[in-house]
Amino acid sequence: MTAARFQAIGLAAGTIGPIDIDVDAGHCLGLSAPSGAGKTRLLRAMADLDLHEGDCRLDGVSAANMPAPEWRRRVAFLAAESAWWADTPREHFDRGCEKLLDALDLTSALLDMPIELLSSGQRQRMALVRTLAHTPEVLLLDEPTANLDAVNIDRVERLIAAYLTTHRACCIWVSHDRAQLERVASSLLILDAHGQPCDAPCS
Ligand SMILES: Nc1ncnc2c1ncn2[C@@H]1O[C@H](COP(=O)(O)OP(=O)(O)OP(=O)(O)O)[C@@H](O)[C@H]1O
Repeated sequence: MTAARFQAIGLAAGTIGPIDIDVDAGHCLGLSAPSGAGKTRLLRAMADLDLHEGDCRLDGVSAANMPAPEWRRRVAFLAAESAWWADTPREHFDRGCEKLLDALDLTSALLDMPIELLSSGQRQRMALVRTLAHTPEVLLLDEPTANLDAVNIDRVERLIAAYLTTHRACCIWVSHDRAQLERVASSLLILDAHGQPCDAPCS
């Protein structure tokens, strides 16, 4: 079992931010802002995928003091539109993922389908399975249910909640759906259209 506390201190990507966040093990921070405000850029900065200012820490250890591949394995970014390197999902897994597939109502036959034949919702759920199969300590989720119907949204929300509890992991969940963030997150960070934190809820 892992147990992770994630902090971002003075995190900025260009003119977006700076923001400070502190998410304890087992918790989820909801992040909401208008389209184009910079949510994806901030998540990518947290995963150390793009140039940024400020510091991120995992259990007090700065990203600067950890090899980048290790940081990115432990602090996993799930993109809104998943990228795949091989022809089929199965080639992206080095361990069993049946329980995760079951939890998201995906059949194991889908593992051998060409990626481009999966529906957008199947691809989005398969990308989440791929992320969780590597047991990261921090989940950076960029609109993880954007392509899903209500039943599958519920499945994803339940799976993430169970994962956070079981692994004592933490999560930052980006969504435009404020009602969803109220369900899944224990705290909220709202940004304005310029990527600056709002004290009061802003649209
Ligand atoms: N690497 C980059 N360098 C400079 N600007 C960028 C870069 N990537 C994205 N942008 C710009 O930064 C702004 C924020 O983009 P971002 O994708 O983070 O928005 P978002 O809040 O996630 O939006 P949405 O809700 O529509 O997905 C956009 O104007 C985008 O064009």
